[in-house]
Amino acid sequence: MEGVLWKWTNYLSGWQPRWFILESGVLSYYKSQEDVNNGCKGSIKMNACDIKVHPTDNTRLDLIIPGEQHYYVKAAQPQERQSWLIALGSAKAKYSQPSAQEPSAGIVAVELPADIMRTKRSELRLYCDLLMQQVHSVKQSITQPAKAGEGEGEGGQKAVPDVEKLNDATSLLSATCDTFIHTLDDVMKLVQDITSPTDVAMLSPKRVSTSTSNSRVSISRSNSTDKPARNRQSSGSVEGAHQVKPRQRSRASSDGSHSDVSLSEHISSSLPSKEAQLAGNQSVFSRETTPTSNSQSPAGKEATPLSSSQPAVSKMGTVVEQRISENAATAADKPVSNGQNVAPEDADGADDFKDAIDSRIPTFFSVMPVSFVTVQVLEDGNIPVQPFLDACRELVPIFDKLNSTAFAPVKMDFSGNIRKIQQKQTSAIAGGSPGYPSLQAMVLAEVTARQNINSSSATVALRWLKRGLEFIREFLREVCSGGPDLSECASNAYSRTLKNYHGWVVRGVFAVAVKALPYRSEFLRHLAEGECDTESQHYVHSLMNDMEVFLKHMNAVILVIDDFYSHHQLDIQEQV
Ligand SMILES: CCCCCCCCCCCCC/C=C/[C@@H](O)[C@H](CO[C@@H]1O[C@H](CO)[C@@H](O)[C@H](O)[C@H]1O)NC(=O)CCCCCCCCCCCCCCCCC
Repeated sequence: MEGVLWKWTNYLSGWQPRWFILESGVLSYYKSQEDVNNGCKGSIKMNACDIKVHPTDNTRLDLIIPGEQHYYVKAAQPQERQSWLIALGSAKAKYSQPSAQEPSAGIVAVELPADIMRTKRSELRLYCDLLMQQVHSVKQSITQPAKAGEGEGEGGQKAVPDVEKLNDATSLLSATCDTFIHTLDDVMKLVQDITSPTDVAMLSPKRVSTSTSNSRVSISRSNSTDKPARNRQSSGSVEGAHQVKPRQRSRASSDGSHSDVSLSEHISSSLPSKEAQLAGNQSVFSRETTPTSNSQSPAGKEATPLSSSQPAVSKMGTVVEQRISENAATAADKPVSNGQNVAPEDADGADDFKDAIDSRIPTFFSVMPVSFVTVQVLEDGNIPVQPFLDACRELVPIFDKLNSTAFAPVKMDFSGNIRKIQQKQTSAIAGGSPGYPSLQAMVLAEVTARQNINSSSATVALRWLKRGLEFIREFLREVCSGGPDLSECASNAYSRTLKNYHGWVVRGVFAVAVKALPYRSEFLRHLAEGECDTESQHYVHSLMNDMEVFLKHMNAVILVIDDFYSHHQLDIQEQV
C-alpha cells in the first residue's frame, strides 16, 4: 500500500506531507512520490513497532518503537487511516511470525504459541482502541446536530443527527468489528491447538490460519433495496426534460490521422476464419517492440485501418474474437424497450453510441470524451499506452459520484496505478525516447531489465489495474442484469475477482466500501448527464444500452491484457 500521510516533524515545521510505501513489512517514507527514486527519508520495520490510534483524532495513528522512536502520522480522512491501520496491522501480524523471517540455512522458524498470542494480543488491543474511537464518533454524530447552531428546534424538538457522518462512522465500525472477530477466531484456533496439541500442529510454522469464518458482527441495514431517495428527481416526462447534447467523442487518433477502429471491432473483424487461425500459430507476442531511439512513437504510429491490417493470428485473437462475438450476440439479441436493438457491430465504435447522439438520453458512458471504445489496437495487436490510461482515468470521477469517503482507499489505489504507468511513459519520453508504443512493450522492457517485480513497477501497477477493471466489469454486468441490490452486485463481482487476491484484512476495506454503496436507483441517477427523469424506462434502457456497449469494449481490452499476462506468466497469484 502507498499514499500520502502527514508526518509530525517538529514544532517548527509541524505536520508535513510525506509519501509512504508499505512493502514486505517495512514502512518507508519519502519527501514526495516524485522523490521515491532519490531514496527514502526513513523506514520502520512493522514487526518492531506498536501501532496506536489517537484517542480523539480519528485521522491520526502513532507508530512507537519501544524505547526508541515515536512516529506520529495523520491521514486525510478517517477512512484512509482505517486502510492504513488495516494494512499496517496485517503487515505487523504477517512479518512478526518467525516463519515470515528468512529461515537461516536449513532451520525452519517455528512459531511458539506465546509469539502468536503476543501478536494477536497487540492486534486485538489496536482494534479495541479503534472500536472505542469509532463508537465515540457514532455517539458524536448523533449528539452533535447536523448543522452548527441547530440545537433544539422550535417547540423543543430534538436536534437532527448528522446522517452522513453517522453512515461513515457506522460503516467503519462494522468493518473493524469484522476484523476484530477474525482475530478472535485466530486466537480461538490457537487455544484449541494448545489445549489439544498434535506434534505436527505444535511444530508447523503456519499454525494459526486466518479464518474466513462467517461469524460476522455487522451493523445490519434495513432490508429494503431502496432507501428513501435523498433528492428525488421531479417525475416530469422525458420530453419536458432538458436534453444535454453529449460532447462529440474524439475519433481521430492522437496524431490527427484518420479515425481508427476500436479494439473490439478490429479484433473481431480482422481475424481470419477459424481454419486460417488454426493453421497460423504465430503469436502477436512474438513481434513485441520496446522503446528504442528509433522506434515509432505512439503519436507517429498509425493505428492499422481495419481493411489492410495483418490478421492478429493468435490463440489470444481466437479467444478474444470468441468472447466478443458472444458479447455482441447477447447484446444484439437483447431488444431495448424503446424498440431499438443494440446498434449492430459496426466498422468502428462510434455507431455503438449512435443513438446517444441522436435520440438517446446522454449518460456517464455516452458523453465520455475518451473510453475503451477509443482504445485503438496497434498493428502488433497491442494496446497503446496513452489511450488506455486516458480511458481508465475517465472512470475515476465515478468514485466521487458514489459520494462517500469509504471509497477513498479504492480511488487512491486505482488512480495510483494509472499514475505509475503514466509516470513510466512520461519518464521515457523525458529521457528522449518516443515512449513505449504499447503497454505490452512497457511491461516487457521491465521484464528484460528485471524491474517487473517491485511495487512501483508498471508491471505490478498494470496487473492491479487490470484486476480493478475486471471487478468493474463484473460489477457492471451484475448491474446490467438487473441486480436490485448494489451490495450484492458488488459482493458477487468481488467474489469472482479481487477477493482471490485479498487477505481478510483488505477484505475489511471492501466491507466498508460495500456498506457505503448507494441504492440502485440512486446509483443509476448518478450516471445521468444533465437533467432527465432518471426513473423513466427510457432513461434506464438508454443507460443499460450504453453500459453494455461500454462493457463490450472494456472487456475486449481486459482480455488482451489478461492473455498477455497469462502468456508471460506475469499474473502472480499473490494475496495482499
Ligand atoms: C461498486 C463499488 C464497490 C467498491 C469496492 C471496490 C473493491 C475494493 C476492494 C478493496 C480495495 C482496497 C484498497 C486497495 C487495496 C490494495 O492493497 C490492493 C493491492 O494494491 C496494490 O499493491 C501493490 C503492492 O503489493 C502495488 O504495487 C499496487 O500499486 C497496488 O495497487 N489493490 C487492489 O486490490 C486493487 C483494488 C482496485 C479496486 C478498483 C475497483 C473500482 C471500483 C469502482 C467503483 C464503482 C464502479 C462502478 C461504476 C463504473 C462506471 C464506469
